[in-house]
Amino acid sequence: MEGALTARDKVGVQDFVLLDAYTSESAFLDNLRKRFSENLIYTYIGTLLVSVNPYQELGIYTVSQMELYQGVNFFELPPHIYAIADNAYRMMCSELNNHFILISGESGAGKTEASKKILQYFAVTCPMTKSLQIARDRLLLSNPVLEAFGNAKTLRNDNSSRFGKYMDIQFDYKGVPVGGHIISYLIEKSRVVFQNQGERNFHIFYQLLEGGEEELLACLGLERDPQLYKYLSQGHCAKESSINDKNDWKTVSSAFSVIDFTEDDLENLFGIIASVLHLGNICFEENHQGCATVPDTHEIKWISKLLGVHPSILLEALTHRKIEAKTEEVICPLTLELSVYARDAMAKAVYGRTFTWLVNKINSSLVNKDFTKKTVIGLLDIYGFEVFDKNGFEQFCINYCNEKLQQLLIERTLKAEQAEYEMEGIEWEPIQYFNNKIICDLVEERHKGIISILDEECIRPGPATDLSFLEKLEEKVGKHAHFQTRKLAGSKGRKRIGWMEFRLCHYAGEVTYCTKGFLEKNNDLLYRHLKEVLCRSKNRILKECFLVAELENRRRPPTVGTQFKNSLSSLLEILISKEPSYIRCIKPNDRKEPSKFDDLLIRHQIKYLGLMEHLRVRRAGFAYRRKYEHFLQRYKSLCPDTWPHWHGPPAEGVERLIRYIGYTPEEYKLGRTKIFIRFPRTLFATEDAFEFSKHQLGMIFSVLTSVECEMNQLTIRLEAHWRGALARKAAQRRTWAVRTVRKFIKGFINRNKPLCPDNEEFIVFVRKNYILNLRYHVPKNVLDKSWLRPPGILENASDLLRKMCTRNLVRKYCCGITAERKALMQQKVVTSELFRGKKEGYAEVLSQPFANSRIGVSTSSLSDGILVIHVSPEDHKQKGDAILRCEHVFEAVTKLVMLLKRGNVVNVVQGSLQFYIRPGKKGTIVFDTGSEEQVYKDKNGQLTVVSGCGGRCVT
Ligand SMILES: Nc1ncnc2c1ncn2[C@@H]1O[C@H](COP(=O)(O)OP(=O)(O)OP(=O)(O)O)[C@@H](O)[C@H]1O
Repeated sequence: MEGALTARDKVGVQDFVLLDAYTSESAFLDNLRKRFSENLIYTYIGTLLVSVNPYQELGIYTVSQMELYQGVNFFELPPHIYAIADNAYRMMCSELNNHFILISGESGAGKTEASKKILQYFAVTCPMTKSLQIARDRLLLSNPVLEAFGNAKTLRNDNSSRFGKYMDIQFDYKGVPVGGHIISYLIEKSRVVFQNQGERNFHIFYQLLEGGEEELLACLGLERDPQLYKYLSQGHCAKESSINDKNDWKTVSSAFSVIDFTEDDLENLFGIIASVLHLGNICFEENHQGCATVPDTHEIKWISKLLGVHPSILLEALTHRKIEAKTEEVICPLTLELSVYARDAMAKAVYGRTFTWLVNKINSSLVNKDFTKKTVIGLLDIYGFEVFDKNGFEQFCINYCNEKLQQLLIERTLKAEQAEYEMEGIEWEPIQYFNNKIICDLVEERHKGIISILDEECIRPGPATDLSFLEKLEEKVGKHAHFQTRKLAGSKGRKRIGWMEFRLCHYAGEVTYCTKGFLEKNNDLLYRHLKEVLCRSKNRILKECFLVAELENRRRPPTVGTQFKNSLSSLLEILISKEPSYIRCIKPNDRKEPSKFDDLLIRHQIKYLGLMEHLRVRRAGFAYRRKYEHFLQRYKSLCPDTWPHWHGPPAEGVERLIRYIGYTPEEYKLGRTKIFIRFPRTLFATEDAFEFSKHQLGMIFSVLTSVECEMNQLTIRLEAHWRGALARKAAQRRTWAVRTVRKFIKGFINRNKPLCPDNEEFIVFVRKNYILNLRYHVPKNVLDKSWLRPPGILENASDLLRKMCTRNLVRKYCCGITAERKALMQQKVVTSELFRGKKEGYAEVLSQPFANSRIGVSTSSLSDGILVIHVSPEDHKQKGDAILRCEHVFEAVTKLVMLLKRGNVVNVVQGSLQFYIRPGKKGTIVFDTGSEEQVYKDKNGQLTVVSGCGGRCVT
């Protein structure tokens, strides 16, 4: 939007929220006109796109245009349908949520074209794989088939969709379109049997006659001239210059093969289409009893052949009616009028259900068999509000649908606005708007609404008529503020409402509906007799459309009104769970002329499309809002603090900027991530200032540019040299790399051969690599038995290395042993020699080091022969120290010491010594001299050793 803010005077504003007089319908219209006259057919209201049908090719749907809008910020480029499509697609991809684009407008406003443009946009810009091209083609080609069966020429549009369409395009997690699903709404079946002057039946009938091969037509019993068929000639325009049925037939025929229609499907399908034409040509006559007869059964025979039913049964069903009495069935003849009714009802039912079958068939070809989670973008191309001179049951349903969609739009827009304010931390200012729930309730409320009253009137016993329905309405909803009839209106309004009419005050304005035909259309009755015929048809499609179970079900099928209400409520459920985008299409004139802008007609549509209401809701708070980054990026040149670069947070930059350019507090609010500007004039003033500064900057730049030019020349030359040198170096490196890789591969192949030029380098490399690797994997101690596995050619070398390594480790180990440990080990050797294999407990002792301190010897300094051998007092298993008497005490002690290899184990005591009687209990030996040697224990148990002069010891 910013891109063209300055052109606003000439081409109007790109977003209606920037209109100062946003409540004025005239200002709205002026803006639309200004833009339309410049061939600018798109304008936003916030994120809603208003599109005016140009009725000419504008060259704005090229591939380069598509590329232009791809991934670009919504407001950076002029409004376009591609921006809406791209925005929905990007959001879907980034947030992995579902979206829908609601396209509405009156007949001929460009809805179908808009949905095709969106489909094409996705087909061209979305990532695509070869295998998924089929899915894309099917999505695209389902359109001509659906249009052939569901579109027709009307006074308002040569290719008018006579059904509502919702199409889901499914995308996988990469954003590739992988499948789709279509739901159709309320096909206009009445067109099959009747067309207004200047209108046609559904395209497929004319396409078949015009394009179908001679053989095919002969098989179907058809002539090429559409004038020969009553169902095709009532509008007197079977041939229409703007429509090329022959070419369209070719497109549809080739589309059939892409969307998986078999020969058999087509045979059955065209059998049905031809049967409808034959049905229309059945003429009835009245016999003397006033009953209908068919004088010429030529058509009956063809229908029987094509639908696989018995001719006499069909004939009877068209001229008779089965009435079920309590115990039996009675067959009554029909009047001529009722036979015509039965025939038309059959044609409508057959076509209507075949259309549903067709949609299902297309869906089965669009279905994506991979059941991983998909995200979708739904396209809803639905009839807009309709107000004609005479409005009937169809307009009632269509306008009810629009009423529901309007409710959704307003609720969602309000909610979105409120959510944005909340998220941005800006105070919410309540918006006054018209809540049309009251009208929706008037139509759909259970037991009380118009549809319920109509249903009641359809099923109640007794003579119910359209008039009695109107009376019921007056009785039940007569007091409703949005309902009026001639009887209820005051003297003023009375004139404008007919006796058979009621008026609803819709959100978009008043519409008067004529109740004529309401009951019949709501009932959509197909006589049971005819239903039976169709249920027994051999035509495979009809078999699927008319199930025998239906005959067995005695319950009345839901009426058309109720079916429509239910399908609308499921549509709304589908939509509510998705993120919305809206496109409102406007028809500029009734004559399908380019460049003609009919003020009155457009004014009506602005009203009916609810555009003013939408604008009011969007503009209630602030006209403009942008992320700080974007706002700053655009206008930073207006403030010296933010130009050329602002290094702080963008919000602060914007604050500094707007303070500098003088925004007053009522003009703006600062949210968490966005600036909100209340009035368009504030934004325009900023934009003007921006344009001025751009101009000035331009002049400075032009001076700088000439200096810069020379610099640039030099830089370019330098860069060229530098790039050349780099390229040469890179090429050399590449050649070297290729050669090395080749040698390596050759070496690998010949690795097991004896050393030769082919494997020499490879083996050197492998050897080096192994040795280098081995560094990190040598065993750390003598017990570590691990060894890095060598390549085949290095096995011998590896063995030698391993031995060297082990020897080295053993040597290192031996050098590290202390003398003490060595002695201990020697003791163990001796123990081993003595006890190994001879004495139990040897193995346990082996692992425990012998303690040096465990054994000690004590003797006295006197001449006695007493010798005490101390054993460890901590060992509770020991009995205590040993006291020995020995004649050769010197010899014994010396030998003991030598055996223990420890000199410090002998303790020569004077006077007394202590010993352990048992662990924990000590005793004392007292040594003394005396005349006579003796050893004795006194009363206390103390041992005394007396040594005589001769030094002899006694125990
Ligand atoms: N963007 C466009 N550019 C050029 N021509 C367009 C464009 N949109 C619509 N038209 C023209 O207007 C005609 C009617 O458009 P379209 O069939 O899309 O209307 P519609 O709203 O779908 O009508 P209906 O409700 O009757 O189906 C198209 O056949 C085409 O000639």
